[in-house]
Amino acid sequence: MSELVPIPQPRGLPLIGNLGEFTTSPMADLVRLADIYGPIYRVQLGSKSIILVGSNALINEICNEKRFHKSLKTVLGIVREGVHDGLFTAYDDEPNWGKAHRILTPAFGPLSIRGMFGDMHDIATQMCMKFARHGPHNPIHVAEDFTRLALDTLALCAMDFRFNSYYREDMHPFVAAMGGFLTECGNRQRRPAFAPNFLFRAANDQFAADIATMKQTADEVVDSRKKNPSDRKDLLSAMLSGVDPQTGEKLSDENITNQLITFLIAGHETTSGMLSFTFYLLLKHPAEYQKVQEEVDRVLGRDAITVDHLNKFPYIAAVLRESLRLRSTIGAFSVEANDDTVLGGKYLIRKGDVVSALLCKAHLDPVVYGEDANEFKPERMTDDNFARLNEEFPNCWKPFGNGKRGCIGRPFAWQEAILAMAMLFQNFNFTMHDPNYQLQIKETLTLKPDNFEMRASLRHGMTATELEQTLAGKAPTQDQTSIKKPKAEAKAQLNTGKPLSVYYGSNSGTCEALAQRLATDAPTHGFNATTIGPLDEAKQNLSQDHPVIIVTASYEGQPPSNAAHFVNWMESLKGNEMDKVSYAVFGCGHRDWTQTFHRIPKLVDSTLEKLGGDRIVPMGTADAASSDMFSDFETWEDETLWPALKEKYGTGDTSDVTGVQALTVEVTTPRKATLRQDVEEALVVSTKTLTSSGPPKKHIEIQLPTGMPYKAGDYLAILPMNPQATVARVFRRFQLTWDAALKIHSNRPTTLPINTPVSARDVLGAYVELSQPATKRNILALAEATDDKSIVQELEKLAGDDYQDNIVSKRVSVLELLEKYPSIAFPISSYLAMLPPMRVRQ
Ligand code: HEM
Ligand SMILES: Cc1cc2nc3c(=O)[nH]c(=O)nc-3n(C[C@H](O)[C@H](O)[C@H](O)COP(=O)(O)O)c2cc1C
Repeated sequence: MSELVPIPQPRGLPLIGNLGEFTTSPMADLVRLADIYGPIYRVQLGSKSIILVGSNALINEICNEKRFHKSLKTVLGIVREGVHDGLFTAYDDEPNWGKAHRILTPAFGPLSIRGMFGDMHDIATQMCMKFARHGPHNPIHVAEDFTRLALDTLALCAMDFRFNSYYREDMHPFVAAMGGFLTECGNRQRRPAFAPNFLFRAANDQFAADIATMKQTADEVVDSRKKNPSDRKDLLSAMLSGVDPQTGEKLSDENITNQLITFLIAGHETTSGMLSFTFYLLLKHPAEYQKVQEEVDRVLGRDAITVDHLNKFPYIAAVLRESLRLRSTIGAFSVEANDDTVLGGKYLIRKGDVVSALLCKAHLDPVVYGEDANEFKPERMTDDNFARLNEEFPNCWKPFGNGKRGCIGRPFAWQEAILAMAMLFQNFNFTMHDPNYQLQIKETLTLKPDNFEMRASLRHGMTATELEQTLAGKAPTQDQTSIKKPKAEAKAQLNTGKPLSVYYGSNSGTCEALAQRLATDAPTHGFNATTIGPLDEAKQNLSQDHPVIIVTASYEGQPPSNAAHFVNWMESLKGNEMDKVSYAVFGCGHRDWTQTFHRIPKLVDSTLEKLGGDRIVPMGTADAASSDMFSDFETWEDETLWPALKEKYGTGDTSDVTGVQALTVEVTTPRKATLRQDVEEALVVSTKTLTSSGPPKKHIEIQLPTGMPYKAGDYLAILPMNPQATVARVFRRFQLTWDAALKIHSNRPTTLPINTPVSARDVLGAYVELSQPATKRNILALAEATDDKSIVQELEKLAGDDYQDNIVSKRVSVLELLEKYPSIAFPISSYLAMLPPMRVRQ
């Protein structure tokens, strides 16, 4: 044996030792110290001394259960004050640990876990339905919603108890009490032993109150089972009636309470953290995200998931392992030496010394994981590679702890996580709510991403109701080839014509509306927009056999939130990946953002070309500051895009070049309001005009709907209504009765409500922009509708060279022209077809 050397230690202060090194993020502090002091170091926390090890070689030694056993001399000793001899915080040699371990382990056997599939699916369905019903623009607070999933799943599967967290705005009081309890445990760990107790009276009272709340929840669970006896073979019945095969004893009532709280704590914080980090990592790594989705589509298609599917997701398993490696939700576990021993051949450890396995550091050990250990690479964790790693470097991956004190709930967490991921990826596309989000970590004994929000949009053009049926296994099974078709495509199937994909990057709806306009116009030019969707849907999915048109905006130089994934992915490519892609880009921007004017459309346009793409026409642009964007877009469409497409693909025009024959409209009388999606009603509490002259500036107070968060710096978008007076003018012009309803039929994709009678007031008030300046195409359509030569001449003049001065500057709408020329017999169907859809304003 080589000579013993002292264990490095940061210089400390008398009495408090190294407490000064610690902030409210102790795990980050420990990693920082490991970077300074190396794979083994000691910290003195008041009177307690802890040795930290952060390399695989040293952790491998402390995982030897002949030399070390689980320690409670760390923060777990404080947690024990709340949950006593529950499994997690019981001493190794405490009889109650062995008894509970033997009684409860069978409840986590493979068959029992398999039997929990139905209940796990039930809660995961609630989560999916919440995401679907809140719509694609709603920010999902990731850690909170996965906490709901994990808490409710555990309680339902293990105890047949429903917290119903997805049906309440706030979290169940147990969650707050548990959070407070664990945080206070951490604070006490960092509190010097000599600090007088009276200084912490409020914290101490809260600590006691939190423990009482957790106990009360556990009692509720037990009472509920006692009132509704059941023959379920779950964890709770094992606790209540299981008999220890070794001693013939049952668990005491007190111990059952401790176990229940333990399971509720241990079983949900961790799983929720694992899923939250996994989504963060996947959203930051588009290629890996894509592989997960491909695996899910390959295995499930559109079929409802069953228990037999669960072992068919090796890539998801690899992703979860890699996520737990990089971001273990329990950052360290602790053992103590059975006898004096030597670590690493040179560090003396005394009997009873506490040694903590610093997973946050050891999981990045380059000896095991190579120089790219800090990177997210699920491939290194596929079944074969994982087995090889563990064989070559025993104990190199320890997120579930060690040996007999390792996690009893591991198979439970695994099945729950795989099920949730498969269901989510099968049915949703996810994007970061804030594409610029940088990972922040919240520490409460476990680790979780803080303030991390994402958005979920339904795939395959599904509605929430269709999702509900799909998840219940009621939807007709479709073949695998239909997987990527959004609903717009199904509608567009009515048309013949060459296929065309249209994608938009849009936050407030302008580019989306323009994309919609393009799709509506396509049949007129011999094309059929088979795909219309957010740009992120085009990631790794750009068509190679038909043209792709992209309409996108920029926000502070960044992509709109439904395009960030696409842009990330595109920028990560290096070769000739687009050599079979033909594309055209139209960019919307605002010149006030001088440095980043049209940055994203330009970036998309030039990058696709660099990657070998075939640019069909030069990029078109519109500036929200100066002109009417619809008019600019239509001009680009009519004068640049369609002629080039027609030449390249050999298509011809139909007779309806202005597109006004696209709709047929039946006017009926019953009134029926149609709910709009994706907007929530808020209450304007007060408005005040702050200016006495010049353009009015207003102070407006808005009461947001419950559950809709707002923090300083967030944008507020408003979906306006047309003024009633303007709507009334349309009623007069088209001689609609006050209660007229419109039943709209369309042979093209449209944003109007179709095939159902909707009040004309709603359609005209809420679905279309009535006051936009008439586009050149609109004016020519009016001219086509009249035989009066003088009117035709006047209209052609308006659409001619002076169009900008006569129409755009004066903001002359189609309605005004129709009023000016009452003799033009223009049907309401043609009028609606030419109006742009209503857009939100920021
Ligand atoms: C990704 C999810 C999970 C992770 C990362 C995790 C991690 C861990 C770790 C590291 C330990 C050992 C702690 C130590 O040595 O001090 C542990 C123990 C434990 N875990 Fe988990 N856990 C997870 C999920 C669950 C679930 C779902 C349950 C319950 C259903 C659960 C129940 C327990 C219990 C009761 C113990 C104590 C076992 C004993 O000492 O006998 N865990 N877990
Ligand atoms: C907060 C904010 C930031 C913006 N940043 C940019 C920018 O960096 N570059 C740019 O050209 N336009 C910028 N714009 C203008 C928008 O891109 C423009 O209004 C566009 O039409 C919006 O399209 P959308 O409605 O489809 O989201 C910004 C607008 C807002 C409200």
